[in-house]
Amino acid sequence: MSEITSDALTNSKTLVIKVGGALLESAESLTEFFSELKKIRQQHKVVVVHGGGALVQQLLADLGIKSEKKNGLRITPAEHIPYVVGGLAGTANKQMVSSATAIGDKAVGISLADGAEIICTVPDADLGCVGQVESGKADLVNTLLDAGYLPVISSIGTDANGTLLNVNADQAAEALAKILNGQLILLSDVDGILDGEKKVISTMTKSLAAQLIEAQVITDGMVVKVNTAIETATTLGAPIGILNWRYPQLISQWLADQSCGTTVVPANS
Ligand SMILES: Nc1ncnc2c1ncn2[C@@H]1O[C@H](COP(=O)(O)OP(=O)(O)O)[C@@H](O)[C@H]1O
Ligand SMILES: CC(=O)N[C@@H](CCC(=O)OP(=O)(O)O)C(=O)O
Repeated sequence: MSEITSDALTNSKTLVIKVGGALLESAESLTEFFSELKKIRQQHKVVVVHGGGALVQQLLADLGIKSEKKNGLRITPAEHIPYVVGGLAGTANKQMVSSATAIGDKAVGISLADGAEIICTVPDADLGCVGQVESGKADLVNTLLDAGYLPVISSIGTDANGTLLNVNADQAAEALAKILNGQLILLSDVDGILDGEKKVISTMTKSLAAQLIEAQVITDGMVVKVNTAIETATTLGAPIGILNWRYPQLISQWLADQSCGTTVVPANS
């Protein structure tokens, strides 16, 4: 592992790593990912937030249910919630935990709804049971970290009335990074944000993101990812890395010198 020297980690910030659900499709990649995290965890506190959009899509399709997205967010009618919760907080979460266990680490799988700490609201009724994190604290996550566990968190949340909500996993990770005042890295199935010629853009600013979204170079899930990353980088006053989960060793490289993937910088930098 390369030496981690960034300010972000030398001042002991918790590292929040979000992984896209496509990682779940490869047992080998899961093993490599958790093996790398086990090394990083010798020096630093790490929290994993995971998606599972592809798994949910497949599950709903297998059940003959059509599922659509609006602006990168899954429209989630109440009758889809049992399957979405089962897929994300169930299968995806437990697959991640068992992969960490298999390489000898100690992971605990929870969701945004655990510990009565994070309350979500519904930002857009047209999306159905889709939540956004309003506010929260992270006593449970910090308790697990202090006891040496690796929290693995699915993006299923609850509102104040106990209604289960489907939260986009990038937004869930960004909310947790803010609550923990942590360092955020988003791992996706691409090497970073790509330009019109499919080359990785090393530094992403608010104005460049707006231009590329307008030009439809950035589309689909990447729109949500980049917009929330810019907002979070600005709130945290720290850059956010977007890297490929196929190369988990890049996590340490990015932390050391930000020489790989895309670095999303705060809006005012
Ligand atoms: N300019 C872009 N650069 C990289 N990926 C992009 C871009 N525009 C759209 N995408 C899409 O965004 C996807 C990543 O977002 P998302 O599907 O939410 O992934 P994840 O599940 O890894 O969070 C990529 O697989 C790609 O298809
Ligand atoms: C509201 C919303 O869009 N929820 C997402 C949650 C999972 C997710 O974000 O997964 P990835 O990170 O793998 O894309 C969904 O149902 O697909």
